[in-house]
Amino acid sequence: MKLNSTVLKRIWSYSKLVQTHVTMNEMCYFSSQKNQNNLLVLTNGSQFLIREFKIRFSHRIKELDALPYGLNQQKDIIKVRNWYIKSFQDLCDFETHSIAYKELKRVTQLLPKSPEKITLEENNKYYNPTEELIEEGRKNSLINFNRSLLNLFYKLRERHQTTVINVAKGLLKWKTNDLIINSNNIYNDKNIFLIKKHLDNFYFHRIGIKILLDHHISLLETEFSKEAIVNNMYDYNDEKYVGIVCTNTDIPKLAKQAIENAQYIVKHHYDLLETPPVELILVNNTNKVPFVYIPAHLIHVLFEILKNALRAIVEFKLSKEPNNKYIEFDIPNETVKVIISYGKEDIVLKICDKGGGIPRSMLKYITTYLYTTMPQSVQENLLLKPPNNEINEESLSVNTPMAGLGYGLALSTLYAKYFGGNLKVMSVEGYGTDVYLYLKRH
Ligand SMILES: Nc1ncnc2c1ncn2[C@@H]1O[C@H](COP(=O)(O)OP(=O)(O)OP(=O)(O)O)[C@@H](O)[C@H]1O
Repeated sequence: MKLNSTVLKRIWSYSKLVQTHVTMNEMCYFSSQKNQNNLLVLTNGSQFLIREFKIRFSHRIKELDALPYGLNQQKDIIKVRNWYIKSFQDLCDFETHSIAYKELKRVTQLLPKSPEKITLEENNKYYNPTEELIEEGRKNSLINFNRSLLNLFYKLRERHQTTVINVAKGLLKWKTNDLIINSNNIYNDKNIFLIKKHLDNFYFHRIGIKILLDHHISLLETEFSKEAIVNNMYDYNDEKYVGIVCTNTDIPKLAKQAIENAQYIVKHHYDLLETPPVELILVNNTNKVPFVYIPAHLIHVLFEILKNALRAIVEFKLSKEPNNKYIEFDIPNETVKVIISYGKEDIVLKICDKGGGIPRSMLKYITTYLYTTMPQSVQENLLLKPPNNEINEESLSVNTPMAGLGYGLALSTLYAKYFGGNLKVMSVEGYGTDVYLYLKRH
């Protein structure tokens, strides 16, 4: 990718700016607004995001550049870095060339002349409406601006969709090359944990970008479909969702969905007639305070944990009875338990399996992005799959591969931590594994 020095200078200067933290409450601010203000609130959110994404993309570029031990030179990682540069440029171009944006600036006083000059203080709120009502004439400009930004956001989302698989590819190639070629073996404990630190940081912030992008796309889509729906006299009202956030998350319902997905994948992967059963147990279910969360995150994390638990049980059993697809599961001993406890501070989910556990010496590696017990041939095969089969960490499709990259627990931990929760794994070797998922009440 050819880069001119002006773009690089710009990226460099943006990378010195601090990202603005956006809380779940701020993301839900939109819901408390009266209808006539929606468009204005959204427009302010849109303008905030143009600048915020430029800051965040420039940070990601720097982080990928800083990956150690030659990892930053891997072709697939450079590809991901170049996507961020392209997206940064697209946002700059939108500001400079978009007719809809120029028109918005002309008809409103919402923006200072140069958006580059907005200080952090002026811009530290995701939504900060400055006017009560919008005149009809302005309204069209606001709609056009948001519609063209929505198209740009679709483009950005599509471009970055396969980030995880590409970084994983780079990491796997790096690991394989080092093990085969490099005599001083840089693939050692100290370096593994340094790489984990870099990747945790990169992925953690990528989750933040993805949340803001998906949320804003969802808000804009709702706003535009609402217009269409109102015109058709259709009754639109689903107050439980604000963008991608659910203000009253039904955890058992999501857990059931994750169980079904995980069982389906395991059944097909091992070509079984049945899968180990999963029991859902609710305790302390008296705390009725609604739980605000992003359901897609919860379902994905539970799916990853359950997939591991079911896989462990099946493989533990197959190790004793190889090639037996007619295996029957012993209900008292081989049921995975999902216990949900509604605490005051946290909602805690404990997922217990008797799948033989993980050796103590290996536990420290399970979230390093470099540990999996799937054979290397499976991993390489995964990476060769065509794009429509690619692993998307948010995808819940039954085409999702069984396992192989060693990313499931590492990314799930980051998802849990993103909103103040956590994920911990405890294991009894030769017996089974307990995973604790903590979800912080906000
Ligand atoms: N419940 C469990 N019982 C036994 N081993 C487990 C369990 N959970 C995780 N592991 C071990 O930890 C490894 C890493 O798990 P992780 O979910 O991060 O990646 P993966 O399942 O190998 O691949 P993927 O990235 O596709 O999820 C697994 O390969 C497995 O060896």
